[in-house]
Amino acid sequence: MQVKDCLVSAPGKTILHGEHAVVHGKVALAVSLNLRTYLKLKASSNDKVCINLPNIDTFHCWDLSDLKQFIPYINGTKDEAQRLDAELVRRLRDFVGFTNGNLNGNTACLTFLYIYLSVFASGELPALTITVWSELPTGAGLGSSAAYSVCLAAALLSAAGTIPTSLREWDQTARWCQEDLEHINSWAFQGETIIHGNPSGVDNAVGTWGGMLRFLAGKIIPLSRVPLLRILLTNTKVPRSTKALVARVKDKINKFPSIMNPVLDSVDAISYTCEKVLTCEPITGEDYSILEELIDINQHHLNVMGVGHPALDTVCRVTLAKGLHSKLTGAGGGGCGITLLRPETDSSVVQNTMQDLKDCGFDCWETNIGGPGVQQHSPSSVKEEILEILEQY
Ligand SMILES: Nc1ncnc2c1ncn2[C@@H]1O[C@H](COP(=O)(O)OP(=O)(O)O)[C@@H](O)[C@H]1O
Ligand SMILES: C[C@@](O)(CCOP(=O)(O)O)CC(=O)O
Ligand SMILES: [Mg+2]
Repeated sequence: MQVKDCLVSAPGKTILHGEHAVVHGKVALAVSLNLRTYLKLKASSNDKVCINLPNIDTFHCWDLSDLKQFIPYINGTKDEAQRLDAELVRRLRDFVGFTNGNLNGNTACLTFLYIYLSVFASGELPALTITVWSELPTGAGLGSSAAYSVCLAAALLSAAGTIPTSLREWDQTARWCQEDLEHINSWAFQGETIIHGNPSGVDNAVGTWGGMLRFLAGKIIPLSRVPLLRILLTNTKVPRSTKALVARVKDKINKFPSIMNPVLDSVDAISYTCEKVLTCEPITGEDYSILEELIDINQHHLNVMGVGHPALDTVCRVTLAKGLHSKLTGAGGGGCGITLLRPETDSSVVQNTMQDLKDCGFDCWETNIGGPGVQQHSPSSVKEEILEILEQY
């Protein structure tokens, strides 16, 4: 079976409020970034399935004949993503071999193989090569796992013919219809389940639809009438794993339910209050003071949940010295923080703050938020340096 080549991308995200609480049924407000993950899928004629993941230094090829052994273990119709098939995951985990210390790479391979086998299970397995390159730091709270899963789902469903490859010759980019996006999102959620253990689904929803959205128990509400926020992103470069942090919070809730549940309720109220402020135009200086206070309160709550880190405390302290308010974003435990800038914040204040953060050894940049969700690309619509990386393999 020969598949059609394709090129897709999906954005990363930042969570304004509600990380962790969203896993336990509370509201989260999240917005897509202008940093994207790109995936190129190419048909091959060598009876091999290959994956190139240069961001995490992971490169693998499998023989089609070895992969065919899993087909009998794939249950039911795979047109629709159902609950994660734990037995298939277990078998694939043994096959990938989690003993060589490359946990990130192994998890990424497992996620790819699971979606690949599932979407092609009812037909013939095709030989193909997938290459992924991301502008996002991996494992830093900006939803790189979701952008990866969304790209995998979009490209593999396209290659399987489950969703159309509707890019016409003269198009630069194209998006899918709502129904196809829902399909992509549900497979991306399976990918996130392999990577995160127990994801809320907010990250893959942003990767799929883009823009700003409110997420509550699987329900996605786009927030289109919100002002463009100026946000500084700081990567402390402290490595951490979302899976471990989500599990840590769950343990704490189980251990101290009467102490932790009010904290989650308070985070929920913060998200509601933030949404109310953001959707009441125009936003005044007083509103910005409220937004700043909400950031401070939530950061304390996240510390109470046990997902803070001294490096994140440093981000908060350094920015507050310039009158700016910060919180961690994503799973915490290291990774990235966000700092809210007011529309009138002087560029010299921004530059000085960024320099202070860089002097601490952090990466720091002012970001553009609200990038489009998952897209198909013609090669000419992808930045040359990214295309060059993808074409190397
Ligand atoms: N560009 C990429 N290439 C390969 N795998 C990736 C890429 N981006 C993310 N991943 C997968 O996602 C994992 C990181 O996910 P996670 O801990 O949730 O952090 P993040 O906050 O970036 O989503 C990596 O270990 C890897 O398995
Ligand atoms: C902590 C959490 O709320 C967000 C995790 O985001 P990230 O993987 O750190 O980018 C988990 C989730 O919602 O699935
Ligand atoms: Mg993640």
